[in-house]
Amino acid sequence: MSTARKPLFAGNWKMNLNHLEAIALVQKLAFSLTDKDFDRADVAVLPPFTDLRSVQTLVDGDKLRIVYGAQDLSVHDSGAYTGEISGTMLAKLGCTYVLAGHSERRQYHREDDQVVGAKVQAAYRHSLTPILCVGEGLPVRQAGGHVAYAVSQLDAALNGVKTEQARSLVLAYEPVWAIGTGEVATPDDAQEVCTALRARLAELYDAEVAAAVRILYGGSVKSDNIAGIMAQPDVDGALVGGASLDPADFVKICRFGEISG
Ligand SMILES: O=C[C@H](O)COP(=O)(O)O
Repeated sequence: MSTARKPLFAGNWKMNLNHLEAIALVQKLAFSLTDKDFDRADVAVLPPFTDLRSVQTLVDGDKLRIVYGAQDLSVHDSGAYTGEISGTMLAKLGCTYVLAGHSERRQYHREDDQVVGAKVQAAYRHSLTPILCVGEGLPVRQAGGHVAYAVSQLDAALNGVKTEQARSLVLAYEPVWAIGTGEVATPDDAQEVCTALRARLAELYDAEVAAAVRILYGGSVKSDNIAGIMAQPDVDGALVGGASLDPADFVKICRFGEISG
């Protein structure tokens, strides 16, 4: 973690929790997290689409410092696209963030780099901050091609993204072999790729963008492994799946693994 960038912990709930369960979880987070915690790190939840209005009502009504976002968006802004959700709608629901390029979307919905790039553009069109996910599968890691692979995904997704847009970008390095497996990357593994991604940002844009962009790590993050990951200079937080459904563990993660706030 660098003191120049405020850490961000984003809980990707994936396809879990209905809107009533969402209210309960956000209330538990709000009850536990203090102003000191929020001064130290940004905390976001990424619920299923069906929960967003309920989360918005709670966050706005109780003036919570928790922010939220969506797990996906359409490349289109409106029209005959059955089942899709546009960035316009997400912005109206008060979303701050939206994921683009999550490996589960790339795998199950065949989202290639061109689609991911179009979703990044759609996010910016609607003043949403994209959390761009990159990361290799196990065969690529075993062959030693993981850094080049993540950088190539970054290059493809940022094609056409302007400097002033890139400044607000969030990246998430999520090695696919670590997602949902309990096989968390070592802090050195995370640092190796995150520093390479930051160096590429400096080449694509400039040193200011590279210094500003927050790069998260995701893949089996838990409260007992976050401290070592956050000790890495180019890791600025975490994109948390399973552990974000456990409010007590997610609170500990937001505190970098410390027990008390
Ligand atoms: O978006 C979150 C990542 O897919 C990590 O999920 P996980 O923490 O359950 O491994």
